[in-house]
Amino acid sequence: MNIVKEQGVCGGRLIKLSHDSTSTKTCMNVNVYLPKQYYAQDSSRNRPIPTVVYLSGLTCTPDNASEKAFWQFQADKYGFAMVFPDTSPRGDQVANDPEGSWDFGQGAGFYLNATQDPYAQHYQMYDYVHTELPQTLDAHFNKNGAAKLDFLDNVAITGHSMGGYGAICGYLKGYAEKRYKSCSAFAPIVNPSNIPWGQKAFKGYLGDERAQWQAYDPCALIKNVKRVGDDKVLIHVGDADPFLEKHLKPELLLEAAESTSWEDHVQVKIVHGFDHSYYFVSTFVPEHAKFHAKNLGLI
Ligand SMILES: N[C@@H](CCC(=O)N[C@@H](CSC=O)C(=O)NCC(=O)O)C(=O)O
Repeated sequence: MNIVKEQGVCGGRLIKLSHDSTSTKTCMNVNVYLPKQYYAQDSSRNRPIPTVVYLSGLTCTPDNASEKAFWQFQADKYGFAMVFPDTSPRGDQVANDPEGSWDFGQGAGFYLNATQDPYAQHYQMYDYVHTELPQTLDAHFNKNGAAKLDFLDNVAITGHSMGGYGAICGYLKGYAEKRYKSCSAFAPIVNPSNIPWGQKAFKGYLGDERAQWQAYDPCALIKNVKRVGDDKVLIHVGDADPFLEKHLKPELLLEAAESTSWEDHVQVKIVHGFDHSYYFVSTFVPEHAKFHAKNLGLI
């Protein structure tokens, strides 16, 4: 991994990194926030700092949330690190949207492993985000002796819009192996098979066969994943979100959860007067941070 830049922010540092990915076969950018606890000379801390992974939405790079979500204050408050991955492979060799739109292709990888040409060669974002990136970060940050940062075991996941979808999908797909301790989402796409953004993406990346889409659709996954203990998924959506009725439709996840072990364990909070922007995301980051801090054993 190459450190591109280090940026002082709040009580810690934002490390901007790039690395060659074996999953996407491209150079990938990622931002990591190390909280103030990472830099404290406190030898009494007896376990590594847990991580919260934030998956961004359509058109984003690792910088959008790093600059506008204000996670860093919360990371310092509770003592977790943040990982902000990119939203797709990028570069001249990477296939893009033939229509030239922003809702598919570069900046819009949907956090899945594409099976269709010409996307399959580079769009392997599921493997990248959930397996390769955490292992690469562990190898980079923990190479000098005892692990100070936990990218592999004590990890939570969250995200916004397409990234909220990616978080819920990754959480449910990795649930049996306890990949993530908790999951939350801001204005997520919840049923990509049945909304225009998702149908375009799934058709392009996974092909026309709708049966193949089920493996990446939270509304299908939730029916087949058995909840354990008191696990909950926390979701906020603004009632002034311009994408609410056409692309987000959070009620579909509640309907899918009915009569499953997740009934009453998917909490959708519709918040009045908020849109889809980072004004909305940053307003509710403190509530999501507290939710994850509890599940990561920090409070
Ligand atoms: N560029 C588009 C707007 C795209 C947009 O709203 N992207 C959202 C995520 S939408 C779902 O995944 C986003 O997070 N944008 C980045 C930001 O910093 O706000 C247009 O021009 O309309």
